[in-house]
Amino acid sequence: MRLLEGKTVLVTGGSTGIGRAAAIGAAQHGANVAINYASSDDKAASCIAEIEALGQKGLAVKGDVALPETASDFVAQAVDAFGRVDVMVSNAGICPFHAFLDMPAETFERTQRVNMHGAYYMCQAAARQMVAQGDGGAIVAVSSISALVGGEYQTHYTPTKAGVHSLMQSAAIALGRHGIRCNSVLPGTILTEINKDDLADADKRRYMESRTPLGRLGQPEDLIGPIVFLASDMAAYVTGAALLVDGGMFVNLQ
Ligand SMILES: NC(=O)C1=CN([C@@H]2O[C@H](COP(=O)(O)OP(=O)(O)OC[C@H]3O[C@@H](n4cnc5c(N)ncnc54)[C@H](O)[C@@H]3O)[C@@H](O)[C@H]2O)C=CC1
Ligand SMILES: C[C@H](O)[C@@H]1OC(=O)[C@H](O)[C@@H]1O
Repeated sequence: MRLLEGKTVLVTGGSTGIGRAAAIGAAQHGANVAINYASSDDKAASCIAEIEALGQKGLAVKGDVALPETASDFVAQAVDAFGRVDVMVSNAGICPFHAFLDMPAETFERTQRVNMHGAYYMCQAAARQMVAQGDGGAIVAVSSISALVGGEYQTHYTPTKAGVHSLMQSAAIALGRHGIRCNSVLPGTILTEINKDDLADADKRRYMESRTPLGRLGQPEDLIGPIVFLASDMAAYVTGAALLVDGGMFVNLQ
């Protein structure tokens, strides 16, 4: 069953990792897909090629999500290309691991701006378009298990993920009257560029695997089902929800 047939789906940070999987997953489910991307034209082009090979339309728009104008530009270009916006997947994020006591102010501030401000501006720009269209929509934010638990080298990062989770809860209230649903996914440890260096430490990787009841770390494709479901009409009565996608890591205390 194709759950997003005929819809227009926007994905931030869509050229790699979870965002790329979400973009391609949306195309597999019948959507036309616009991706925002930060830097690599080649990776963005190869993602669009995969979307088009599935018979869907694709659009790549470069821009730094930390800037408010990137969000309005992304939405405007998607509307120019596809006529409307049905779904925003707010996914772009960074996690430059660093100790708390000597955290450089610029690392802290950049992490806030990309992860938190970026999500805010993107969700707001998409919501404005959906309200103008007048027939609802869906926003899915990629938060994290880190919204619920801490990380020694993530004191700048985990508050942004808690913030994104909270943003979806408040936006669900603000936008419910417009038929716009707002939910988040909370991935556990997923093997992507963001943690490649961290998990190059074999002991750390084994430890994270051992914390996961399903016995393996996640792949970006593990997020396709949860994101597509929340974006789709199957989730028509789901808003303000947060869905852990972590192989059971969060509940595994002892
Ligand atoms: N990999 C993991 O274990 C987990 C990841 N997440 C979240 O998933 C999201 C995606 O990350 P991953 O796919 O894991 O890693 P990734 O590094 O492959 O993806 C992040 C994407 O965001 C883009 N990006 C970064 N800064 C940007 C900016 N200023 N403007 C536009 N795009 C920007 C990157 O270019 C990249 O495509 C992030 O928000 C991350 O916090 C959440 C929980 C776990
Ligand atoms: C980047 C980390 O490996 C990853 O990011 C998250 O949000 C997860 O909690 C992991 O710590």
